[in-house]
Amino acid sequence: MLTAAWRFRRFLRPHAPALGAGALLVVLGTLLALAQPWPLQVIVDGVVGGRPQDGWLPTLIAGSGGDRSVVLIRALAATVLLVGLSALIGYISDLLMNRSGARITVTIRGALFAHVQRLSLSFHLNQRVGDLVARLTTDIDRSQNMLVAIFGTLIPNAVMLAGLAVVMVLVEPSFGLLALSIAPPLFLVTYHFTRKIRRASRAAREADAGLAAMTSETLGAIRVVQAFGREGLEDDRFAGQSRESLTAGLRAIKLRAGLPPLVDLVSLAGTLLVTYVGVQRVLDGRMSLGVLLVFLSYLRSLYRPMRALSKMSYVVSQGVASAERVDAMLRTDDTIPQARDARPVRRLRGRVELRDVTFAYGPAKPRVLNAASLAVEPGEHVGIVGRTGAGKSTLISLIPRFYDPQAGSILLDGMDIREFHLTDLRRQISLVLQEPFLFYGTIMDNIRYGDPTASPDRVWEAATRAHVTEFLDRLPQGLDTRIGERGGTLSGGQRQRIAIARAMLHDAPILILDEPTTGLDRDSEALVLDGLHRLTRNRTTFVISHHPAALARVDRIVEVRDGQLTARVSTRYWRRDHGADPVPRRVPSSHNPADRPTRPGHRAGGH
Ligand SMILES: Nc1ncnc2c1ncn2[C@@H]1O[C@H](COP(=O)(O)OP(=O)(O)OP(=O)(O)O)[C@@H](O)[C@H]1O
Repeated sequence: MLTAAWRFRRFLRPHAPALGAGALLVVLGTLLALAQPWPLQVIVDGVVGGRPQDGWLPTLIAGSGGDRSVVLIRALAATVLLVGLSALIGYISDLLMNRSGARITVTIRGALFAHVQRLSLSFHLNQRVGDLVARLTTDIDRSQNMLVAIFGTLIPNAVMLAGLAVVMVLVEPSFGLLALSIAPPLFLVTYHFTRKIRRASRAAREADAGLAAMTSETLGAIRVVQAFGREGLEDDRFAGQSRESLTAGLRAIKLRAGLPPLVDLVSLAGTLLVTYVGVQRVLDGRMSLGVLLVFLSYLRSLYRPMRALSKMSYVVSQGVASAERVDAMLRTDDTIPQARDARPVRRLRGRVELRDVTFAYGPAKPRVLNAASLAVEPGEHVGIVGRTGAGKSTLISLIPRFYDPQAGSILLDGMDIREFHLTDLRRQISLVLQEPFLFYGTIMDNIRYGDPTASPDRVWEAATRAHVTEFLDRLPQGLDTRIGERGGTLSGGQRQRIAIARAMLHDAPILILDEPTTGLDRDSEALVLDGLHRLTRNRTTFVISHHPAALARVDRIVEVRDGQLTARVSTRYWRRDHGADPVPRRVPSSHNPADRPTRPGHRAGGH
């Protein structure tokens, strides 16, 4: 349990002063609580029994003795003072501990989110989004509950237990040890149960996360689910996963319910033992009735923290399971390595060169690219073609370093991309994908994602050039119209035009267009193509497409085949597969002769 808190030590450090002050107050509160039964002893032995007080605390409470009613008033006043002070201190320490717990949680959540966002694309492609969301939400909350339980309950109660043990042994050594003899069996019972509860909680947590992941996947693919009429199947899958989560949860609940009664029973054995031996001693005159009452009250106080600890074992076990999941994610080091001494760069010209690039998605996976080379001049437009699965998307993912090649290098303006700071590198590149991702928000927000500092005028200009303004008339609030999550309320062409406007604002020297017109009808395609034409002007552009129209303005076509890049596509290949020839836009001026394309002979359209 403390290991779990230890995992988060770097987050605890900034809160050390508050936690330290809280801990000090806990100790002070414990001392006051330990003093609380002693006025009772003064009343029973001094006021009722008329015995003289010994020991510094009873003497302090009773004062110089004398009138019994004065002693009684003093003892009662001492009780009020002790209880009042300890309540006030309890309140302040609780506040300090719990506030720190809540603040620590916010920091951990922020750190986890920042970390997860920066993990490599290959990590994300292998993760279930719902599971990540569960770690960022429920797991963090449960870790918070655990931290609060540790600082607010465990530490105060543990200090209290230790204090009680010490005082009991100091006051009546043999009797104190007798009362404490109950501690080892109690500890064993609690330890055994807590381990079991933790194991059950871990299983329940995994099942819950699976349920969250399944839910987000199903709802994310709701169009497919409804189109195939698979709601029933999804209901069954959901019910199955829920059952798994329930079974694991019930086991943990059963174990949790069993522990406190067991603690009560073991405690009862202790109370009986102490009462029996204590009463014998009082009858023998070896102990005063007041001291026995103090001991019995201590015993109650001793069992209360034990019970509290056993009760919180569930929260802590859940928290430990969750903290492990949060910590595992924080420790995941699947990031793209960055050069420490990266030179800051501003805008590049946009020359892209691949030198003998070899890439596979894993050690045991086939090579997608095998010593592939290509040089693209600033402002040149290159069409990338190839059969499905040939490696076109892979090729362009290497430029923004979504993946690093195993061998060879990629250069931008003559500099290895691994020498750039990742943010600087990615600032040089704009992506327009087949399925443009739009965020929940207004159209304005979505366009501005390309440059959050852009003025409304610039956003409007980009929207006009990308033909977004043409469909704004039909929307109630123009650019301020809210669009559903993932842009669900817009057509494919409209979404694509927003993505083009966004890329215009991003204003990067290199553009990557991956099947930008797939799935669009002719009218929509014409507008998107026109927007793209404006976007690509003076930018190095890579276009992956199977559509002759999307390739009509490229300077040359590169085919990906058998891991190689052939900077030439035979007219025959193109005709056979597409029934039309791509058209070069202009002849590139400064190519390495080896890369120079053989331009297809036929023109299918103008510029
Ligand atoms: N994340 C990944 N992990 C493992 N293998 C992958 C991954 N992405 C792609 N592949 C494999 O790498 C090969 C190249 O895929 P890629 O997506 O680059 O092809 P493509 O030419 O873009 O295909 P398409 O035209 O169908 O989009 C394929 O065999 C594919 O199965």
